[in-house]
Amino acid sequence: MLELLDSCDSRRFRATKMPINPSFDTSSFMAVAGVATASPSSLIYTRPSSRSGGRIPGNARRTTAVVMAAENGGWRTMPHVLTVAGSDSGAGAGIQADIKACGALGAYCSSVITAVTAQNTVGVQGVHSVPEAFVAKQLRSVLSDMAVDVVKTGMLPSVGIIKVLCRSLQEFPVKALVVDPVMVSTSGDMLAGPSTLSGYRDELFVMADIVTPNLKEASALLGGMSLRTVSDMCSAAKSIHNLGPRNVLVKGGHLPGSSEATDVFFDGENYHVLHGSRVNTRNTHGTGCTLASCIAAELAKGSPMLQAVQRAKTFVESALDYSKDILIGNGPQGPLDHLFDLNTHAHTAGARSFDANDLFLYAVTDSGMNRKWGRCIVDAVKASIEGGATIVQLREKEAVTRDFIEAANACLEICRSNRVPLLINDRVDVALACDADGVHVGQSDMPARVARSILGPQKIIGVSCKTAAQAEQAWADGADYIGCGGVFPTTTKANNLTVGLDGLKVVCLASKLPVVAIGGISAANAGSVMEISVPRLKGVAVVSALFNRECIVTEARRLKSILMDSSSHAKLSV
Ligand SMILES: Cc1ncc(COP(=O)(O)OP(=O)(O)O)c(N)n1
Ligand SMILES: Cc1nc(C(=O)O)sc1CCOP(=O)(O)O
Ligand SMILES: [Mg+2]
Repeated sequence: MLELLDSCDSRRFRATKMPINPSFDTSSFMAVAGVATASPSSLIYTRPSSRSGGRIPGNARRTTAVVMAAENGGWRTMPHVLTVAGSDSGAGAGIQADIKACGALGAYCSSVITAVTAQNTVGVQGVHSVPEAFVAKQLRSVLSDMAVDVVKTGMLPSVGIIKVLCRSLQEFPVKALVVDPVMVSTSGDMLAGPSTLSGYRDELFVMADIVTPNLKEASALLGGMSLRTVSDMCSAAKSIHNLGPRNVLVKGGHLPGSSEATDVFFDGENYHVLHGSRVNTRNTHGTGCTLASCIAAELAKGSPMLQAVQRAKTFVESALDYSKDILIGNGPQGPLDHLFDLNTHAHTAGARSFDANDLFLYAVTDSGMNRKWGRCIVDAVKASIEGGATIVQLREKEAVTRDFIEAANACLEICRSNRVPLLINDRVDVALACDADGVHVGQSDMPARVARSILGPQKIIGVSCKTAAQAEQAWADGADYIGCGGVFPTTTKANNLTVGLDGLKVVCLASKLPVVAIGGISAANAGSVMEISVPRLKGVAVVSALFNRECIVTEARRLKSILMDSSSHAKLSV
């Protein structure tokens, strides 16, 4: 039964569901999910009375709210973040930033509003707190109905509201709690009274998985401690960690004299100093809310904490960068561009997020070999895909930029129509120019962290690694996979160090990212590679075994069948 609300049309709830396929039959979806149309502009929400036709699997609570109907009558759930924060009428920060940031990273974001602010690019003109009882009511509405993965907090204007939130979280536990201890807006206006400090310190921090203060907030939480250096930030992170949260991120965006955006992450044992570029833009309003929301979205998607923080930092850097030429409002601080990825067509047809299983048979082209066999690159790529290649990398060491882009555009057409991702070796500029699916970079190429900030979160980034330390760095830099080699000696890449099957094993065991093996791999030894049977090893990358052969299709088929046989023997974790 629906609970009546105090002062509004309480019986009308809009259902938070949508078909993902434009051709999906909305009326049958609503019937299955228990939604009846009341009027053209509103829906009366009722719970589904039965799992009609077995089409609503799993937890009925989840099916009613955040589950979306997928093609073929199936269902998919979405990572779900609940933001408990204030509304920003200018939409740069607060609830509005949180919803945009989570949406951009593929998480559903529900919202409990703690305060309504009158705010713009000049500053905060007024704050109207929502009564505690009504915050409690909103929390119950969301948490009792929807399967929330992560709660993220922003502006909590009173200690009473903090207590209400803690009680709700005790009643409805979630997987993770991200606390952004918002006290002062970017314009310098106070957003929470001094009593909230004790609320954070005594009630909320002990429940938090991560707390993300900026320098001013960290200082306020620690009784005015002066924070001027990275070493001060480490001490602050430790002191805040002593207040109860499992992890602390002290954001040094405003560190005096720093030309970088350096943050300190402390997990109770280790400090990680996270470097980022400082983006020169007026549009920084909402940076803190966005960062915390991105961390929450990544946690909801299943990322481990430090990786969530790294990805969030990368996203914020890109959003700041893309905002540089945007003019909204007349004040000193405009909003960042959360939706840059939509605007830069990263979601246009063919763009895709990374699937580690695509590394299974990885074809890497070579212009010298194509010349030798009298083939153009497009025919070579086409043949490798026909034979079963699951991902293609254009490794054109000699091509001039213009020819490289032209070849990449032609190969992209083939790859897109076969749903095979196409990556570019070394050249981030070429990848950008043709909107390829990503890049592969080595230890002396552009650092993956920089490539990620240029390409954004959706593109695939692979990094060559020969050691466990390089694999760790690739992960921290936001890469998607690593290429490990040379597994065997090769003549394709000059002066390449051979790490052997043992070296491959060490890297795979240390890596948090999926791994593709490379170097001297052919039909004669591919089986022995897959049979080392270590987690994370997802496939082999080959150059000469495909492109230095008379028939690429035949060789690709042969390799694929060997890989399939050996990986089923080795029971690869997929
Ligand atoms: C899948 C894959 N793994 C490793 C490499 C090698 O990259 P790098 O070390 O940058 O060397 P070059 O290929 O640029 O010579 C790769 N290309 N692909
Ligand atoms: C491009 C490349 N990278 C390597 C690495 O060890 O990182 S080995 C290599 C060449 C692989 O060519 P082939 O399959 O012909 O041996
Ligand atoms: Mg390279």
